[in-house]
Amino acid sequence: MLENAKKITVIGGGIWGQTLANLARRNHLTVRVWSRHTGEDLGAIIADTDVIISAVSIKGVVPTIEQLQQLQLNSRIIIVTATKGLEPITTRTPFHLWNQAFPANPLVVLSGPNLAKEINQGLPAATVVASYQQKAAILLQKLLSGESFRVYLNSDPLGTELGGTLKNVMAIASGVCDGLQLGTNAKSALLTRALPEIIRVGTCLGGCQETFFGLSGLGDLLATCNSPLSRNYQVGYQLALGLSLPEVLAKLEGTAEGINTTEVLMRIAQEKNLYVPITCQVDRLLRGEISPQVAVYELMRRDLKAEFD
Ligand SMILES: NC(=O)C1=CN([C@@H]2O[C@H](COP(=O)(O)OP(=O)(O)OC[C@H]3O[C@@H](n4cnc5c(N)ncnc54)[C@H](OP(=O)(O)O)[C@@H]3O)[C@@H](O)[C@H]2O)C=CC1
Ligand SMILES: O=C(CO)COP(=O)(O)O
Repeated sequence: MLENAKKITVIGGGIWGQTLANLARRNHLTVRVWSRHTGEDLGAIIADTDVIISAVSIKGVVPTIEQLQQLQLNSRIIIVTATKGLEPITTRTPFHLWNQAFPANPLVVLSGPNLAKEINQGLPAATVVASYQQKAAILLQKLLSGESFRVYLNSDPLGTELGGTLKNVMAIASGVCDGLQLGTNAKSALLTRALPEIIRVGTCLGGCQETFFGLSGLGDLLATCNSPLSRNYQVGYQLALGLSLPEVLAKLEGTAEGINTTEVLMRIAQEKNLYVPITCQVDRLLRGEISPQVAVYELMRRDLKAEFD
């Protein structure tokens, strides 16, 4: 099969990069993982590559782009971004940053309810590949789909990316909810109210409303807010147990993007005058300004309103 001849380079040797590499290897593709720590020559690795998958955390996106810019990337190479975060200086999403740096390359966003540890165990999962260049998304769909990994197409890369990014803030709130043992009613209320908050921000930043009801929006919200495997959920959960943020981070394996996303999102919300009550309480909690209990109290005591305002 033609797709099997494709060569893939995964940039980022964290758990998500390794997982995506494993998925491609299961389909007998030639896959190389490049990490800052291996000392390998990135230029040599990408010389004959067909696809670059960036699976670095948000703080790695700009350095990675700058490094690739020095290598004169061939414009036929498809770039896939799998990062879920907002760049702190520009407040832009990875899609914007990659698109600005490599406007001639096909660009695909990969995002969905994808807890890496479950995928590595071979448990069934689904994800979304979204692009304005449909041919590139279709190729990625073929390259990564398998018996236990189902890949859907979408033509809204921004909405797909923002769903995966914004739910990390809600996962922190959800961890608090479970850590404080607030019960099933509270959790249902939180997740249900989280979705319109995500949609308010996500549509303002250019995503399509429909996308947020799909796998990369509601799907990822449910996965991340309900699983102790989520690092963002763990941040909220451990804060609710009384640990300080530095104590939580000292114990955490890997990156919890929601911490940075909350801070960036608050700036965006202030600038664009967006109502983000859950994010606001998560932000105050992460800054150490309030306790988890006060965050809950503040959310409950807000002015009464109509459900669909
Ligand atoms: N884990 C998961 O289940 C999922 C994670 N994601 C997203 O994927 C991204 C990576 O997550 P994950 O692999 O879990 O995170 P990890 O903490 O395991 O790995 C961090 C990754 O970011 C890279 N990185 C960090 N700082 C820099 C830098 N300054 N320059 C270059 N690269 C850097 C690291 O590169 P290096 O290898 O060179 O150290 C490493 O690959 C995040 O945005 C996350 O939200 C998306 C879906 C699922
Ligand atoms: O994005 C994820 C699952 O879809 C991973 O969540 P965490 O980054 O919170 O572990």
